[in-house]
Amino acid sequence: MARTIPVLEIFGPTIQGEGMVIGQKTMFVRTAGCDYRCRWCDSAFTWDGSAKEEIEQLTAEDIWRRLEVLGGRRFRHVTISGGNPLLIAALGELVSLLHEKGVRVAVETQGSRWQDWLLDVDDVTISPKPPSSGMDTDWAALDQLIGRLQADRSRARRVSLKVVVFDDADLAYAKEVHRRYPGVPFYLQTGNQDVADADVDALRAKLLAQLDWLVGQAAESEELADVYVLPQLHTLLWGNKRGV
Ligand SMILES: C[S@@+](CC[C@H](N)C(=O)[O-])C[C@H]1O[C@@H](n2cnc3c(N)ncnc32)[C@H](O)[C@@H]1O
Ligand SMILES: Nc1nc2[nH]cc(C(=O)O)c2c(=O)[nH]1
Ligand code: SF4
Ligand SMILES: [Mg+2]
Repeated sequence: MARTIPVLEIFGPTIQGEGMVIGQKTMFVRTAGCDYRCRWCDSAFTWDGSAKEEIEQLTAEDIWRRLEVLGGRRFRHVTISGGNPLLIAALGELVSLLHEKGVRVAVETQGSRWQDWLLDVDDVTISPKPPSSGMDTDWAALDQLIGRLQADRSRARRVSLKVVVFDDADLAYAKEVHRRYPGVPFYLQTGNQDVADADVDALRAKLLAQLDWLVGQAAESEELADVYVLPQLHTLLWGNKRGV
């Protein structure tokens, strides 16, 4: 019997709005459930119970059918996000099926949990959480996850670290992460303070001011000599809208 995966959203085609494959045309599969409770989570409906009626238990085949209905033959890339997809062992079946269909796979995770299927993912974005999130980093778990990815040479994959930065304490945390994993491409991402704001123009102005500040901080820092600084492109385009 095929195992099921708790799914909250399947959407696309759209573009990846964040991090190392920003701009990549992709579909999204968003799983339910997270082991974190970030204060500013823009996808809190995946774990706060507010969308629990919308969770569907789907097999990998079910998910593929939904992706085909939405995306036809107009995509070659699927991003799995959440919540934390690394809570779900059965996602290994989806990763295999997508590869059989000739589709590349990306995953977004905070790096707190491991599943063996992560080794099969093409684009791995690890986003440890800074102090403003209210979460504590399990450094041993993060060391292990990054170590296992780096030790495995069985396939080509892209791995990056992405830290959301709201303030000076977050910036100090970001530097600590970059120092600890110097070989991993490092991305700073603007934080969206107003995840419920429906006024897209006002939100854009705030996000651009935050981006301007973050670029300035990176520009002045020796420790951040080799980093990427990015906004959430989808938030600049479409605000806090779900499913884009
Ligand atoms: C919703 S999370 C889901 C995946 C995983 N739980 C994680 O945090 O990496 C996807 C990405 O959105 C980022 N994110 C969440 N809320 C945000 C906010 N208010 N501003 C900027 N980025 C945010 C997270 O840091 C993460 O990189
Ligand atoms: N377009 C778009 N890009 C994204 N990158 C990461 C997202 C996420 O919520 O994980 C996301 C999302 O929700 N939409
Ligand atoms: S780890 Fe990701 S999904 Fe979980 S609460 Fe934090 S930002 Fe939200
Ligand atoms: Mg998002």
